[in-house]
Amino acid sequence: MSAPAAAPPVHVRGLVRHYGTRTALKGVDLSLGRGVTGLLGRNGAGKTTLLRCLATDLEASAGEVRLFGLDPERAAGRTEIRRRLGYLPQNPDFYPHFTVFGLLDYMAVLKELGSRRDRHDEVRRVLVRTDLYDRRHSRVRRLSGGMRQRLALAAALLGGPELLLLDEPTVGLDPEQRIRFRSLVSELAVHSTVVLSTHQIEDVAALCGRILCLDRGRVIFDGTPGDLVERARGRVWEGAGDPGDGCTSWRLADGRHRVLTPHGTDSPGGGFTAVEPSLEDAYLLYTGMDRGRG
Ligand SMILES: Nc1ncnc2c1ncn2[C@@H]1O[C@H](COP(=O)(O)OP(=O)(O)OP(=O)(O)O)[C@@H](O)[C@H]1O
Repeated sequence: MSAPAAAPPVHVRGLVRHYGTRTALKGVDLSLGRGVTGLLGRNGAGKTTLLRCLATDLEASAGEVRLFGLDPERAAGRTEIRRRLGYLPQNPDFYPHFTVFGLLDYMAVLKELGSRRDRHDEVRRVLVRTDLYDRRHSRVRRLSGGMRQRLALAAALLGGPELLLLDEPTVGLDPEQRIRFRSLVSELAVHSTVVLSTHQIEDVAALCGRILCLDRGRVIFDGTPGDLVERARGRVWEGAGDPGDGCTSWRLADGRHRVLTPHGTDSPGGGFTAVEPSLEDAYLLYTGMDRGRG
C-alpha cells in the first residue's frame, strides 16, 4: 500500500480513546515531522494511551490517526506502519530465558528483517548502539533493570525505524547511560521522528525541539521548550520566609524557598526575588495553572 508522498509521519485529528466509561484522550490534534517531541503530563494525563494509539497497539474510539499517510485501522496500512515504526513500551517485558542476542534476533524475524546474515548484522548494530554487545550471551533474566531498559531500546531500534515511540525510556538508566541515550536519540532524530514520553525534564530540555503537554486527555501546550520557559518568567522566586498558601513552593537545601506564583502580577512578598525559570518550573506552573480549567 503506498502513501501520499508528502504525508507527515504523524497526523492526528480529534483523537478520542475510551477505556470503558473512562475517557483517556479527549480530542487530540497533532502533526509531527522529524525531530524529537517530548510528551509531558502528570500521571494519568494520557501519554501512554496516545503512544499506544500511534504504535497501532490501541485503536482510536473516535477521530483520525494517520501514520505516514496510512490508516492503522486498515490491515494493509497497519502492517506497513509497523514495518516503519519502533516502539519502546512502558514497563517492557521479555522472555526471560532467551539470550540477549537470541531475543533480538527473534524480534528481528518478526520485523521481517531479511536474511539470517542481514538480521544478525542488524542485531549486532543495535547491541553496539545500546552498549549491550558485551552482554549478548547473557540470559535476559540476568540483566539489571537498566540493561533491560536498554534491551527494550535496542528492540525498538531494529530496522532503523522512521518513527520511534519511546515511553519513559530512561527509567533505571545510570547517568552515563542517560547521556549515551540522549546522544543516540538526537542523532536518530536528524532523519526520523521521535516521540518521547517522560517525567525526566532534563531529558526533555536536552533533547526536544518541541513539547506537548497533556492534561486529562487534552493537549494544553504545544511549542518549544523556550516558549514554555518564557511563560514562567516573573513567576519564579527564591527567598527566605513563609511563602504562604496559594502557590507552589518547596524548601531548598540552604533553608530558603523556591516559589512559583500562578499569575505574573503575584509576588510571594518581601524577602523573595524573581529568578530565572527552569523548564521544570515552567512545566509545573503550566500544568498547575491549568488545574482550574474544565
Ligand atoms: N487499560 C486501562 N484500562 C482502564 N483505564 C486505563 C487503562 N490504561 C489507562 N487508563 C486510564 O486512562 C488515563 C490515562 O492513562 P495513561 O496511562 O495514558 O496516562 P499517562 O499519562 O501515561 O500516565 P503515567 O505518567 O502515570 O504513565 C488514566 O486515567 C488511566 O487510569
